[in-house]
Amino acid sequence: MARKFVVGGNWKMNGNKEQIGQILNFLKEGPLNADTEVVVGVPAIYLEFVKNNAPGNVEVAAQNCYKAEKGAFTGEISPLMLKDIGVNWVILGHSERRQIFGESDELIADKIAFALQNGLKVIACIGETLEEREAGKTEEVVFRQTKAIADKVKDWSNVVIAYEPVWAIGTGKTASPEQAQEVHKALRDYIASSISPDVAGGIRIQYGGSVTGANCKELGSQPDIDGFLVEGASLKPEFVDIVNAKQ
Ligand SMILES: O=C[C@H](O)COP(=O)(O)O
Repeated sequence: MARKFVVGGNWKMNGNKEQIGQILNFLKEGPLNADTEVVVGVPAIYLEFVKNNAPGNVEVAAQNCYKAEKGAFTGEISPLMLKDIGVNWVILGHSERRQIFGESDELIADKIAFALQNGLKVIACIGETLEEREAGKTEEVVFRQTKAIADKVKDWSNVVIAYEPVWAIGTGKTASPEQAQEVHKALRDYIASSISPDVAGGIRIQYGGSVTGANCKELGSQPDIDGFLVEGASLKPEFVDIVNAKQ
């Protein structure tokens, strides 16, 4: 099954209106490969601004949302609120949410399931720390994180998995194409055996961690890498080259 390449720019907590205007300008100028899906993860306060000003071929994602429709959850945003302003995507389970904000596998799975039930598409992030990799636990960790999601999600058609080794995020230390491919392949095999071969064949698995204009082509040519999730380079014009990595 052909899987459409999908490139996400996760802006994290960066940018102001002026800088976001500059990013939107280079996205408008592109040109962006029409065969690649492009999604930008925007700080909550700028979601509507970006939604209203991004070119039509760029979709907008929130970087978080909660597992309830509404209520006494100070500081949180519900999937219904995102849908209300026309946002159709959310990034959940990023390692910064896991590590800095203490989100567990279980909470992340609940949030993913609830977002999907409410019509959002989800970029679900997983990945091992350096300590876990050095202890030979990469597969154990990413399988555990995937299983937690699988326990609560039955329909995977609106899920993109982002494999982001934590040691490669923002460090300039990219996983080599072989290292990334090895984990992507192992994940796809795990999904085939634990969920279904159909889900495994169709699901898109992005790689994230120091992706740049210089390394994106080789990473993108790996058979099980179906796109990228990028922070640093997504704030710069080289993001256009990353979107166009797969021709
Ligand atoms: O969500 C994006 C990742 O954390 C990657 O960030 P980076 O491209 O700056 O390494």
